[in-house]
Amino acid sequence: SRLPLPPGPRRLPFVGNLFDMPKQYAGADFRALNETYGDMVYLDVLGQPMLILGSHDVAFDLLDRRSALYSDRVQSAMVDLSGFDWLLAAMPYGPWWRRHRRAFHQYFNPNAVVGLRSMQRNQVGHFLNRLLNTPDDFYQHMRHLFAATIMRVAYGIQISEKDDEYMKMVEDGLAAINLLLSPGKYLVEQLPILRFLPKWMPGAQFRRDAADAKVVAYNMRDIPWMRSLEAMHQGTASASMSTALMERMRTLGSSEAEEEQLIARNTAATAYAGGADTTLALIQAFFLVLASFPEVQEKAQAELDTIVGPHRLPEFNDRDSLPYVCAVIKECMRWHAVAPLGGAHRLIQDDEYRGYLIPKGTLVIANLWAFSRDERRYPDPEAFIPERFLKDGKLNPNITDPSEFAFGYGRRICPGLHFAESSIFLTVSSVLHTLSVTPPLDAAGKPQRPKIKTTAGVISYPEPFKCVIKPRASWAEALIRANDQLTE
Ligand code: HEM
Repeated sequence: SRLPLPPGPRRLPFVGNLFDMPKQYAGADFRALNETYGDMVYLDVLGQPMLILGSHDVAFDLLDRRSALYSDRVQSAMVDLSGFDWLLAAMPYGPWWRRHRRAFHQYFNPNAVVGLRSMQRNQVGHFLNRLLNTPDDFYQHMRHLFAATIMRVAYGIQISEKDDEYMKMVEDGLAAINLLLSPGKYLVEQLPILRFLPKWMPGAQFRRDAADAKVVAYNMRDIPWMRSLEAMHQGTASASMSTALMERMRTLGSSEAEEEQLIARNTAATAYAGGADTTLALIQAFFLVLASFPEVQEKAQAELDTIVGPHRLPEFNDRDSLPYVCAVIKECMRWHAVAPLGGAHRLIQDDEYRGYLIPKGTLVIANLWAFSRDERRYPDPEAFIPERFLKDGKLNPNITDPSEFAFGYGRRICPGLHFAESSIFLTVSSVLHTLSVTPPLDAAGKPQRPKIKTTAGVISYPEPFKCVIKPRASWAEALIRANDQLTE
């Protein structure tokens, strides 16, 4: 006999659970469903089965342990209509995806990222200087830091200080991705037939949005790639992901080489699309933490003073001697869920779990935001407490590291995570070591703690806030000035 479907709210004729879909903060709305129905909630949205996972354990069992079944993506009509089919994150599970993933991994695997650290460190040095010179523009400096780092790494392109066309390109691209790919945003995702609506039909706003997005999507994919190819032809290219991928191609026959070139182009653009804003969102949250919880900053600085001292910036190798700084990073990853719902995984065949049937084609959503607020793991979850990861002055291995879920699961786990981890460590430790970040003062001279609010979307950012940034001491200022050569 057939197993029952997992529990969930009652389904209406035709539309199913359309009205149970989140209105704005999907993390909180989905968590409410899990609180009512348990760790697995089954929804049917216009015929699309969905499974909402409410705990890290269940997500790990399905998406990691059964990764061979749960690694497809839903083929959203919106992805094709809007020209984002080159994006590795959106590709269906299969050989084409695997070849892209392999190309990506070749450049961002744990050994390869060691070779990228000096570039990351250079960019961080430059960032500290900009913060010193024009601290009120810190939002722009953060954006520039990650856009510049990833452009350098992916294409060997050095981007300019202000109003850079590449930064604009990635901003527009990510805005389009965020808008178009939020699950449930457009009906067309659930009803592929709608993609044939002519553009002028009422209610076909999505088609106009998609047409606009297509321009953005192709610019993002093609313009930096063409520039880096030009530089290679002229012999002026700096070593980068593009040069490495093109190098690999030389050994292949011509038809294979043509495909490999598409893969190289898509992979570099994917690095650029995936790498700039995710890390940015986390570092914005880190500055928000600094401006909101002064005691965290003081403790971290005391640790850095003892271990690193006034004569140099922190290095990646200092990481193991800086447990408090590491705990601050873990707590940032937990407290601010960069990708609140991760990437939705699609199941490729019927599966059984805990006595339930999970039908083929189900879209499985791991509510990473909810996992980071699971009181069984993290008591008082809205509070920012780095100490929760420490025991006797060392990292406590019994507390789940939020990186175990913040980067997703299984064969689809974030392939940029090693690169992200070094970027985050170098940025956080260098800022803490040299700068003091405080809340702005009001007219009466009282500190105004920023409001703590985050945006909704595929990637979540803190709402814009202000803070005051100054060098910690004169030695820190001198150290920052001495570290401003963009040597690579
Ligand atoms: C704080 C930083 C970051 C976070 C929290 C993050 C998080 C994630 C998550 C949750 C996923 C979905 C995984 C899944 O489906 O289970 C993902 C996928 C992905 N990420 Fe990241 N990411 C970060 C940084 C980066 C960076 C720096 C890059 C590139 C250099 C990158 C490239 C990608 C790519 C290409 C995918 C798609 C993988 C696939 O579908 O096979 N990410 N990331």
